[in-house]
Amino acid sequence: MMCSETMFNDKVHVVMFPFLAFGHISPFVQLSNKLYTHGIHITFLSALSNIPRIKSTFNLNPAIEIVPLHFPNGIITNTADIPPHFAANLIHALDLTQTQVKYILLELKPHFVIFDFAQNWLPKLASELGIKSVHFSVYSAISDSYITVPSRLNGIEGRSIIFEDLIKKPLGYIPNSNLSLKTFEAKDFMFLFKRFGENITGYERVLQSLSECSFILFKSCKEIEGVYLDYIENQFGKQVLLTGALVPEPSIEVLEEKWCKWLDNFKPKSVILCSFGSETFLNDDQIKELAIGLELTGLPFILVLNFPSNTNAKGELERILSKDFLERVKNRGIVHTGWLQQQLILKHISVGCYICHAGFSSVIEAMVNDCQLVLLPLKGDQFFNSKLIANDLEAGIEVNRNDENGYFGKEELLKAVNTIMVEVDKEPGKHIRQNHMKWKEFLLNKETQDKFITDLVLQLKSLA
Ligand SMILES: C[C@@H]1O[C@H](OP(=O)(O)OP(=O)(O)OC[C@H]2O[C@@H](n3ccc(=O)[nH]c3=O)[C@H](O)[C@@H]2O)[C@H](O)[C@H](O)[C@H]1O
Repeated sequence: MMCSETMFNDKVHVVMFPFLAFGHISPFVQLSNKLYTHGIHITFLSALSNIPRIKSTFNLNPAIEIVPLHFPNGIITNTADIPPHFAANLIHALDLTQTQVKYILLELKPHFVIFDFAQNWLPKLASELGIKSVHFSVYSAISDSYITVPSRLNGIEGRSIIFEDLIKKPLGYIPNSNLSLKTFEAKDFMFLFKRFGENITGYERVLQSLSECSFILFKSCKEIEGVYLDYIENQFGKQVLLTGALVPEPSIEVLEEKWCKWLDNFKPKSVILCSFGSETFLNDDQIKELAIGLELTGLPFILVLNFPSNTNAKGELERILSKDFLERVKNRGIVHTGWLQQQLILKHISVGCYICHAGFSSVIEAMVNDCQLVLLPLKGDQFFNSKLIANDLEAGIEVNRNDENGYFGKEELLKAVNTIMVEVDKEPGKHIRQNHMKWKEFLLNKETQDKFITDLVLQLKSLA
């Protein structure tokens, strides 16, 4: 009989190293759990201060060891704790861990290190130690294919990139694609091309990481993003591995009683959940239009609004939303701030619509339930996720916005909700709902989804 140590040594060993933001940690945890149950030995790296939340909120399998990374005192170690414009500081904080990471890898000697967009230094470090590096993109392939590919700079030689360049697809992009960005979306992406006094832009960081890693891994599949995945494979000339959409396992938690009781008051599929993930914040005008738009739908709703952690969220809500509004909607609307059991709420029989920022995990969580998607992307990859769902898959609807500044009014929100929640026998609502159902079946097909992971495990074994 094989002793347990030998069995353990036979396993493929993967070190997981996500960026220090919970929107990134979450898919790394989901992937870790899936690989672990298929016999892969996993070690997870994160800042010491993030470990309690990883254990309590993200259900990382307790048998998976988390190795803490230590940061100098005073450095904040996740994006939920800092204002958005300081997120670059986290990237620099991660840069400071290079020596620590080197010694951890030297000691663990894994076959692979699966890492995130920010650690452009990781492929070289891993390769010097004889370890294969896998860039795991938690962004959709459509987003990376449009922005962080070598062809993005074609035709821009000898000058700086400007937002007008980003409105247009890269030269030589996927034939017949009519993908483009609105003006306000293109302007939002310009942060990736700024230097902020450092000698490397975000674009260059991601490009170096994708170019130098051993393999690229996407939280996606050919059925959903085939053309974009093929384009990326072609651009970088290396194998693109896939995890599938990483449909979450049913949560072991139960929905808190106060939510159950409140939701049970309403008809099946009538309640709107409106929330924006873990690190996306709206401005005053957007909050006001959204709140009144929700009121105008006449449907019950839960509106979740968060603010950067250095602000007093309750005080902000009182300042922005009028007492009149709260009084008018008190029997059918809840305004909540803070963490929410999102997956469990989306699963509740009364919930039928999800207005969200198009964070990729959130979108998948709505698709596997009967929650019609109204998309209100606010930054970065969210713009592309929204285009993928609304235009390519035609399984949700995007709120119409002003091209120049992204403004949306209550009427635009109402129109989008009515299209898929009220005018359900008319086009385009009818076929959007049908497509939603089709993708739900695909995502809930256990055999299909398991195969993504078993195929990935086989690939990792053969590449180790
Ligand atoms: C990759 C990056 O993820 C980011 O974070 P975000 O939290 O929005 O990610 P989601 O995919 O929505 O994922 C959020 C995850 O957190 C869960 N959740 C969130 C809030 C809450 O109150 N309760 C919950 O359970 C939710 O159920 C989902 O699993 C940004 O979008 C960014 O644009 C994207 O690039």
